[in-house]
Amino acid sequence: MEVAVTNTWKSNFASTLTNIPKPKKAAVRIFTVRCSSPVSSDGAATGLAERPWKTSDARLVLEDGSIWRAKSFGATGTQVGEVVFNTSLTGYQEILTDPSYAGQFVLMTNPHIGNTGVNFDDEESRQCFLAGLVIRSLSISTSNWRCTKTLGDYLAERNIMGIYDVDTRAITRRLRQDGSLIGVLSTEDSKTDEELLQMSKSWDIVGVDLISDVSCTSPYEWVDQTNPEWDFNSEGSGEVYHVVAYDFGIKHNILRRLASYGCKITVVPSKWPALETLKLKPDGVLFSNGPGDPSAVPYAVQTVKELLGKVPVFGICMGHQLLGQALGGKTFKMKFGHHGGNHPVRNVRQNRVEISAQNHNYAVDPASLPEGVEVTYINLNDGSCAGLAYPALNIMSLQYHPEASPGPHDSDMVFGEFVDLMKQAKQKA
Ligand SMILES: NC(=O)CC[C@H](N)C(=O)O
Repeated sequence: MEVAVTNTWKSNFASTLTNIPKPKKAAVRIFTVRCSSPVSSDGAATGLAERPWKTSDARLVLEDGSIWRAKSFGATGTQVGEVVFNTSLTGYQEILTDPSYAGQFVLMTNPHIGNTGVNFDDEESRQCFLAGLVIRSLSISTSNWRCTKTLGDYLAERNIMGIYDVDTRAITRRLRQDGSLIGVLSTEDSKTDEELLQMSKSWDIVGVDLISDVSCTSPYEWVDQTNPEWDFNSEGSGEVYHVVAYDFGIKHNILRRLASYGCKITVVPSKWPALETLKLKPDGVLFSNGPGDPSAVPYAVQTVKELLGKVPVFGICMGHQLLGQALGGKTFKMKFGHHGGNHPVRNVRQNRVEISAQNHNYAVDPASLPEGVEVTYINLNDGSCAGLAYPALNIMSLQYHPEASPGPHDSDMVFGEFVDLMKQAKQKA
């Protein structure tokens, strides 16, 4: 089979690379011509000048047969995953440590990444679960008062592959047109393009339980609140409400926000039985975000079902999708999902627009939900369901990330609404 080769080099980015001479204008022109020619891989047939540096040492091979040559940083090896693009301008460390990205390559559409390095405070989980990072330009300098390490060193230590000097705009346009694609990232010369293509074609993210790999294995208490210096919203309710949080791949900032709103939190693993949760006598249960296909985790849907109506519940992202299924609704895979910190949503109850942080490839089909379930938020980019409520059973959920990290804080007050839901249910009991 014929494999298309995509040249990703753009001469005007040469100045952002380390330890290489800036090409002269004439050399760039020749190089561009040479690279667009399918004639030769070593340049001999064209008779054109050799480049004085190596232009690529990694390949991203997509299932559609396109090959994207790039430079590697972080770990080396070969890795398969689904490629999604994220439109956030900042917050790459939070994105790297969001467990919902397990099984995915995150392509950042913002072209300049790595300039603030990484720090101790911006971790959203205990490790990086994503398949790899795809960026246009890796910052050659790292500067921030909180910085403890460069992005490259951080990824290498965590065994995560990254590539740069790749045309992220072209890949994004392809994903927008054709939908999310499976890809294989490799730094191994011994693997042929055809082998990598076959790998990408024989792997799928649909139907795979990715939650089991990212969830904690035993329950624990969470106490950390948002650093008061950065907290802007929570007043606390005066009373302490006990929340059991199901860890399907939970982001730390969900826990910090709940703690800042005055909750005592017990985090439990994804397979923690509903009965054991009820024994803890919680005032509320949170179903967290998490990676992959909600239809691949029927055990989690069953747990949600067993808790509905017994205790107020709040679902975030994967938790929202599991709630949708537990209520009898259907979830479906979107074309390329929503990943970024700039998604407008309409808060239907308050009739206002909030800018939200999103990261999901699946969505709940609101038409499949039973009577009495309200759509509380709508994504204004595509009209998809961004939040649900079922007041009769004290259920609320959001398809997106009110805890931000990274992203805007417009929807932060939903943590207060969850506290109110617990308060009202307690008063009625
Ligand atoms: N952030 C999340 O919880 C993601 C939910 C789910 N994995 C999806 O992609 O739709």
